[in-house]
Amino acid sequence: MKIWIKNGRVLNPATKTDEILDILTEDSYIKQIGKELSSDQTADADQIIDASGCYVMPGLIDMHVHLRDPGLTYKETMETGTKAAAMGGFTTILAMANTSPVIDDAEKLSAVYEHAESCSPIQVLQAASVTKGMKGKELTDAAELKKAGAPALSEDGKTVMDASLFRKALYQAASLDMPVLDHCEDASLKGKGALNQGAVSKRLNVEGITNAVEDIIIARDILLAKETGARLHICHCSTEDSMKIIRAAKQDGLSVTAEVCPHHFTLTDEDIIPGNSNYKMAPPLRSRKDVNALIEGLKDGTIDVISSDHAPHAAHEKTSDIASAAFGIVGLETSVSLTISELVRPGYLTPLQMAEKMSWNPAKILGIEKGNLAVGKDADITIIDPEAEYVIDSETFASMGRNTPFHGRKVCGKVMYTICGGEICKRVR
Ligand SMILES: NC(=O)N[C@@H](CC(=O)O)C(=O)O
Ligand SMILES: [Zn+2]
Ligand SMILES: [Zn+2]
Repeated sequence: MKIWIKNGRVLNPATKTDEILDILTEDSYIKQIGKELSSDQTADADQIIDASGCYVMPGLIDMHVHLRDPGLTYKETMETGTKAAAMGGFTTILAMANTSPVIDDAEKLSAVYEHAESCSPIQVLQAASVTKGMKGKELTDAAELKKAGAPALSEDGKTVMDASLFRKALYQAASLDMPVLDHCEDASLKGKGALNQGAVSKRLNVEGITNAVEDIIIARDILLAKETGARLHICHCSTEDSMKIIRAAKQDGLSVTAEVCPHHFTLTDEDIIPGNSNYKMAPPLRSRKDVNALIEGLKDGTIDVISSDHAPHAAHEKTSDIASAAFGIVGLETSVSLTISELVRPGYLTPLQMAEKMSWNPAKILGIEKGNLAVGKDADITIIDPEAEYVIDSETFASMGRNTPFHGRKVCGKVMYTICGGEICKRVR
């Protein structure tokens, strides 16, 4: 199979390329990149894609996804989750370990890889938990898990509250050069909190979650990363002070990276519609001041990654009682359009910076040979029409999850093609 992608705006952060170029793929690799490839180079192309007016990015990588498979397949399955990823423009995703059972040994990890092999149109990577069963008591065998193919360790969904145990985990991770993806919420301070603490949580009469719930663990774990030399990646940042703490850590030369999710740079707690638990996620939607700080962090490089934290739940877990509803929203199929609408269009990020945060930086953090549009590399390519406007309709999602606060929102920027390993796994035109 040969695909000739013509006249697209090729955005390759690895080489800082932002230019109108042609790309030719052959089988699963990139064969040629250049200005107006000659007719003898392209004569036998099986597919010609006119990418005029479109961004052509290295295949997007979402390093924070909940696939819910094994065990929670009433929320999402390997099939539906990876299809949703392809629809959203992602050619690689990292699945979190908080499934049932938790992915905490090599056997369970290998089973996920086998399952993905049998049905996924895109590449699935699986994170392994930090502690057995995510119980926070006993560490997993990180060396064995790395050997079985886990690119990262993560207790996402929870914080390892025992600082001494977490420090041990960081020492192990450092010796194996595995990044640790850190969910930062102090369980004792969070209590039964459901929404950001403030006027809105008071008005809705639900318990609040303060910024310190998040910031204290971010600070703790950055200090532990300093002590242990581990590579620490802070998941789903939502607060103003998290930006200050991470910025300072980077200035100190620590191996700290961080991500923000589209809902946290798009919405504030003032947007919450009473009785609609699709506005409930961990960490919660914060204040305008926090959102502005996140955008500043995205602009100045404090934030390396945009990830979705795709967290599908069934309708019965997202009922109108916000206090008791599950935390989390789906995101794979809305990340690109929200990033373009909220960050690229207003000029906060250039399209090249978007590609960096949605492909090249996640690849570097996970230590995979992806995110770079170069001859000889995997033909993982995402083609986006940045001008296409549409209304988000959760009924059309490939994901089983309908839990999004963005249903009915008008957005700009549409994934036209997702090409993974030289195969087209999404096409709009
Ligand atoms: N973000 C969420 O609100 N929920 C996630 C867990 C997590 O990412 O912490 C989930 O697994 O449902
Ligand atoms: Zn989390
Ligand atoms: Zn998560």
